[in-house]
Amino acid sequence: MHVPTTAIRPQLDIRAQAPVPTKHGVFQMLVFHFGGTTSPDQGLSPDHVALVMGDVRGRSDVTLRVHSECLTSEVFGSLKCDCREQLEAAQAEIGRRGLGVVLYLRQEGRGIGLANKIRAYQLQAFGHDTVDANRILGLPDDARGYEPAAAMIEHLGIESIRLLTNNPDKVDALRALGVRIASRSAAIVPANPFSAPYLEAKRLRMGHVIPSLRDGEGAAVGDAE
Ligand SMILES: Nc1nc2c(ncn2[C@@H]2O[C@H](COP(=O)(O)OP(=O)(O)OP(=O)(O)O)[C@@H](O)[C@H]2O)c(=O)[nH]1
Ligand SMILES: [Zn+2]
Repeated sequence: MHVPTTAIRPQLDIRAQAPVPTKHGVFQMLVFHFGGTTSPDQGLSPDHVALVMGDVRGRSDVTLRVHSECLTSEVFGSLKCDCREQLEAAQAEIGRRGLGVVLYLRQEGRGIGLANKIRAYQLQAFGHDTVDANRILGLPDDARGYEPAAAMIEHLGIESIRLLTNNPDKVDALRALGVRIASRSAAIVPANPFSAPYLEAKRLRMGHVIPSLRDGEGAAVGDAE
């Protein structure tokens, strides 16, 4: 079926939408095109996705995850990071509540793109951490922008969100774009031997609110603020 393109604001278009059944329930999947952005390794702006469960329009405290693409873990099951399990936990929680949103942003490698992320992995294999590997490549620690997320939240008519994240910079960036964040809830994934250095670097070098490995690991998702 052809879905007409709907202009929402100057830069944002919905390209298509359909229900997608998952093991956590049926989500409405909306594909957005956001015309104003480019990523470092792609000339084109990729489409972003909103996975929506329930009637979120006009609602406050909507459980919402702003998730950044991670091909290595989400498709190939890489154990180097926590992305896949965070996504899974967010979908599971939304499924239990029957209401919530995952915004899936096509910002692979914190916005540096897949090839650069794999170059960074090569450096990490020689002992550099996630931040230093980016810097050796002459790339920013974090190249993401959250304008598409803010625009999608506005389009969905959500009043305020309960954001699932451990990243205070993500909270600040979304607030600066006008998103009302009623609360933040942790999205903690237990470490494994391959992800431990990555999680520790996020805690120590990027200010993420995650437990020190010496404190033992937390469970899945819990209220933080
Ligand atoms: N540059 C770089 N990106 C990585 C690396 N490992 C994972 N990523 C990307 O990091 C992004 C996820 O960011 P994270 O820093 O894990 O977490 P976050 O989204 O800032 O914070 P949370 O909301 O708490 O998950 C995804 O786009 C991954 O592809 C790495 O070693 N280097
Ligand atoms: Zn990842």
